[in-house]
Amino acid sequence: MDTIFALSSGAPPSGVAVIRLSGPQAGAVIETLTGGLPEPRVASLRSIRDRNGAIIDRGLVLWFPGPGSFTGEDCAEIHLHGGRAVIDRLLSVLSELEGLRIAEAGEFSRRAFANGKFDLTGAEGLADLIGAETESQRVLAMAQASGALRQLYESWQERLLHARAMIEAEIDFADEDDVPGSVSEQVWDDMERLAAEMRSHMAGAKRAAAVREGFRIVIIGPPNAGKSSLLNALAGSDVAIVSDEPGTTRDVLETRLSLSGQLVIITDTAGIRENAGAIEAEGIRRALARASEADLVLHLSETGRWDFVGDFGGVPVWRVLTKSDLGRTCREDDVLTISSKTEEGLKPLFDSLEKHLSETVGRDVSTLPTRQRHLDNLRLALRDIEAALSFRGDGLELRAESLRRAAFSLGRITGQHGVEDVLGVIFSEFCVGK
Ligand SMILES: Nc1nc2c(ncn2[C@@H]2O[C@H](COP(=O)(O)OP(=O)(O)OP(=O)(O)O)[C@@H](O)[C@H]2O)c(=O)[nH]1
Ligand SMILES: [K+]
Ligand SMILES: [Mg+2]
Repeated sequence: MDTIFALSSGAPPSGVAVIRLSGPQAGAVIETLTGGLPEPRVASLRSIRDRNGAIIDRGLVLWFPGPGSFTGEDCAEIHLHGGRAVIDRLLSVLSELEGLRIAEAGEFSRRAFANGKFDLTGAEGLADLIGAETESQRVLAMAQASGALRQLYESWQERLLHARAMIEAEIDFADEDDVPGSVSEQVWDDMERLAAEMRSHMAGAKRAAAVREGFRIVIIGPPNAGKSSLLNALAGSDVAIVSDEPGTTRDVLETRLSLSGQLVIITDTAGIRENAGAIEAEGIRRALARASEADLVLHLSETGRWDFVGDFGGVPVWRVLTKSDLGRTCREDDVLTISSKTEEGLKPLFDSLEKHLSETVGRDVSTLPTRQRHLDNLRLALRDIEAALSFRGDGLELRAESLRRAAFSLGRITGQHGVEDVLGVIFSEFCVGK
C-alpha cells in the first residue's frame, strides 16, 4: 500500500497550508523530516528539514496513528506557511521518498470508506459539504455526512430483515398446530407503512435537487416586457443588456443568487413572439424549453395580457405586470405588479419568492435522497416491496425473496453491496487532498 500525500488546504498563497499524509510510511516520514514522532493527536512545533538537514520551514506537526484516524491508516499533518515555494519544496521532498506518491482526487476519503469509517452516502455528504455554497446546501450535506441517510436506509433494511424472519418462521412452522393463524400478518402491515415512507422520501428528491443544484426561476414574456430589467434588478447588477429595441435578448442568460440561504438560479430569456426570424425563433425555442424545466416561471407582461402562457408541464407560473410606473394597473388579484425602474413591487416579489421557497423546498432538508443512484435503487427496492405486497395470499417463499431483493437494493445505496461500479464516480467528486 502506497503512502499518499497532498496539499489539503486551499490554493496558495494562504496563511497556513496543511499537507496531509496517509499510509504505512506516514510515521517514518515525520521522523525523517522532523527528527521524531510527536505525541499522538497533539500539535507540536517542529523544524521541517529536507534529507540534507536544510530547514524547509517551521510548523506544526500532528501524528494520528491508525486505526483511530480519518482514513483508518497511520496519518500525519504538517501545517506550514502557505507560500507557494514553501509548499512546492515540501511536496517535492515528499515525492522523492520511497513508497510515497501524491494522492488522487478523493483518495483519502476512499481509503476511509474502505476502512469502514463511513458509508457511501456519508462520503457523498462529505463531498457536498466541501462544495456547499449556501446555508441550505451546508445543512443538507452536514446531515448526510453525519449519517442521516445511512441510518434511514439501515433502519429500513432491518425492518425488511425482520419481515423475512417472520415469514420464514411461518413457512417452517406451517404444519404445527400451536402457531397462530398468521404470524406474518402484522409484517405486511409494516411493509405497507414502509412502502409509504419510501414513496414520501423519494418525493423529496425534487427538493434535494433544488437545494443542491439551485431553485430554477425562468423569466418569460413578450419582447420588451422588461425581463432583462427584472433580472438585473434581482441580481443587483447589470447582468443582461437592456434596450428599448424589442428582441434584445437572443439567448438564455443565467444569474445565481442566494435567497434566504438557498441557491436560486434566475434565467432571462428571449422575448416570445410570433413571426420571429430564424435566430430569434431559436431563442424562443430555448426560452420555452427552459421554462418547462423550471421550478417556477415568472411570466411578464407590460400590457396586462398574458397571451403566450403555455402549460409547462405543471411548473407554477406567476403573472407579473411590469412598468407600473407608467400607470397601467391590473385588477386581477393573482398578478404581481412591479417596476424595475422605480423598484416598486420588487420587495413584495422577493418576499413572495422567499415564502414560496420555504414552502416548496422547506426548512427541514436533513434527510433527502440527493443522488440519482439513490433514487434508482430506492425505486428497485420499492418495486420489490410492492410486488411482495401484491402477491397476498400465495407464495410466501416468493414474497420473502422479493423482500430480500429490496434489502439488497438499499444495501447498494450505503455501499454494502455492489460498490465497485460506483466508487470511481463518487470519489472523483472530491478534490485532491480530501
Ligand atoms: N418605465 C419603465 N421602463 C422599463 C421598466 N423596465 C424596463 N423598462 C424599459 O423597457 C425596455 C425593454 O426592457 P428590457 O429589460 O430590455 O426588456 P426585455 O423583456 O428583456 O426585452 P427583450 O430582451 O427585447 O425581449 C427598456 O427600454 C427598459 O428601459 C420599468 O419598470 N419602467
Ligand atoms: K428589449
Ligand atoms: Mg431582454
